[in-house]
Amino acid sequence: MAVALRFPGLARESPAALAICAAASSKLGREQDFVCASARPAAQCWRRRGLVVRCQTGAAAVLRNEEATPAAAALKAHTGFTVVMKFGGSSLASADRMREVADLILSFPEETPVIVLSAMGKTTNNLLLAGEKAVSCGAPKASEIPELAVIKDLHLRTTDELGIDRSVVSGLLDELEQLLKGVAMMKELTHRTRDYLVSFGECMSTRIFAAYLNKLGKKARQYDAFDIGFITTDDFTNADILEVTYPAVAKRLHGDWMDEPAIPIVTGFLGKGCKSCAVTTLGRGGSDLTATTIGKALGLREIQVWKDVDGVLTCDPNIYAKAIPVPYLTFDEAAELAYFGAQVLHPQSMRPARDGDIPVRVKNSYNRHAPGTVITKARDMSKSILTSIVLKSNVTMLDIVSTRMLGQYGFLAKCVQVFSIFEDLGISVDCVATSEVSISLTLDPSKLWSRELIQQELDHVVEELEKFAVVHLLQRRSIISLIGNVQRSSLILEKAFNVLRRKGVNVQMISQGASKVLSIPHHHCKTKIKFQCTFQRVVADFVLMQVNISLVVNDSEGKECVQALHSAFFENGFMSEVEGADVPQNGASLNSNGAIYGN
Ligand SMILES: Nc1ncnc2c1ncn2[C@@H]1O[C@H](COP(=O)(O)OP(=O)(O)O)[C@@H](O)[C@H]1O
Ligand SMILES: N[C@@H](CC(=O)OP(=O)(O)O)C(=O)O
Repeated sequence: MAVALRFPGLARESPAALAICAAASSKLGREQDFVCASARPAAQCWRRRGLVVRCQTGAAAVLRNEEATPAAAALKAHTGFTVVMKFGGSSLASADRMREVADLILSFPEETPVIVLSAMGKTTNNLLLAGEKAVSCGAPKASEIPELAVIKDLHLRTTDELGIDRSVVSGLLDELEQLLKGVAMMKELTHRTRDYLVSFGECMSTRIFAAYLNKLGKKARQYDAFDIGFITTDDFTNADILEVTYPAVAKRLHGDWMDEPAIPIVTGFLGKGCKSCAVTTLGRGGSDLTATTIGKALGLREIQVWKDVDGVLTCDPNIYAKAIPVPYLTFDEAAELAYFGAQVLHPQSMRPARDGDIPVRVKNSYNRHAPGTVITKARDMSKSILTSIVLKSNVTMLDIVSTRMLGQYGFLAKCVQVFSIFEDLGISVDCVATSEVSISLTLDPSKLWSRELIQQELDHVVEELEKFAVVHLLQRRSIISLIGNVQRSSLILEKAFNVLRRKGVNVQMISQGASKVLSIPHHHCKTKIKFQCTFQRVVADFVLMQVNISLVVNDSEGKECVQALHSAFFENGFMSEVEGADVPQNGASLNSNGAIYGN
């Protein structure tokens, strides 16, 4: 029996298309076809979800479960990558870990994976340190930089222990030494050279791992991302991936598989500048972004990021060891967590996954049976209060108070003009709180990779602002971000302030933002599949779901505050205590971008 769905005028990748796609795929049965009128655009989304879509007579399409058609199954057997598995440096710190990761990959024989690897262990940090030392050590001493010795030792020892020929990396190690000598001679390390320098880490780890899989008899092929279509902006050290990347990467990986099947082992973190054609990097932790980009490019079933923790946790385990895994997150929640400083995921990495509507699973390579965290477009928020607490330290805060009287207009406009300086400097503004005569904001010096907020440039900003305002520059501040359910924001605020008051901590600034996410209540899905969809209804299901409440405190207080907040929210039965309580139906008291600020 075929079920008819009609979506006249549906825009490609529109929220409605994605919503219908999610609903349809959840209902899809092997024997059931969905006949769609004017569904050509939606078909693109569906195809990415592993559904076979064939357009009929222009407007109609038939969707079938991929496995249901023998031709599709045969095609999948030949070219159908199913998942991307990304392993970070923490999963690949030694030869033993490489063995473990190979075993892990091979323990999923039903998968046809694309593998993305970061550099081994702390190699990226060591490369950066070596580069910095090379600038001042003088050319004759460049070969003796201790970090170079550590890098050489780790990679050569790993090849020996895995029984692989040293030539897999020895050429690259020589080249690296030459590069450091060059830096020492020039006495400068530009961002462009820095990117080239750190690329050695991923280039070596992937070569070693591919050689090891081949040695085990599992055919693998190494790829440098910058050679297979990862095209980026020329923003060295923090480049953005360009759209051309998706078709280029898909074509290359599929094409090579068709010629000769072999598991692709791709360097994470790296790209090629669109104008410079030089090696670029995607910002620290950028291999996550490489993985999600490949996931979207190939329309995979799932993106897996394998870390050294049991998933995304309720807070950084280095700050508080009692952190516990969060089983489900939305893409927006994960992006928010990452953006506000949770080191576990790259801030931009959720974008391709969200665009392609591909679930991301965060797993532990040291504990492969732990369920991990599943990140999807929507989740049931009805029982959710607080999801996670994030601490970002070493933040600078600017307090700007107008010298004019209340009621004078133009103050904010003038401030905004000055703030364009931040954009030119690439310094991100995280939190803003305003009133008619004052504005407070926080600046993140670490957004620019390994670049400190330059005092001289800040002084210049203050000088400009002092033409019309009294300015206080407050350094060594921390932002504590509480990511939770927007409908519980008052409860979160009440509880958080109780905790901080008891600790005698004065909050210096509060800022709150809420994000919209797609929510498809179950009863809607059923109705919409049964009776023809009107997608206006689906759009109406976009609601404010999560809130980010940011509290600014002194750096010296940050860690203790997070521990106390974690205990209060996650350890003393608070969540289950309030779980049964009614969720306010009015969308909560603070449900859009609102802010108040203190001293
Ligand atoms: N909320 C959080 N949940 C999980 N891990 C976190 C969180 N905040 C910070 N981390 C840190 O992130 C680390 C995992 O990320 P990362 O080191 O980037 O892994 P990989 O190198 O494998 O990609 C953890 O070891 C943990 O110390
Ligand atoms: N090696 C790079 C890229 C990366 O993603 O690493 P990891 O997956 O280990 O965080 C870095 O250290 O930034």
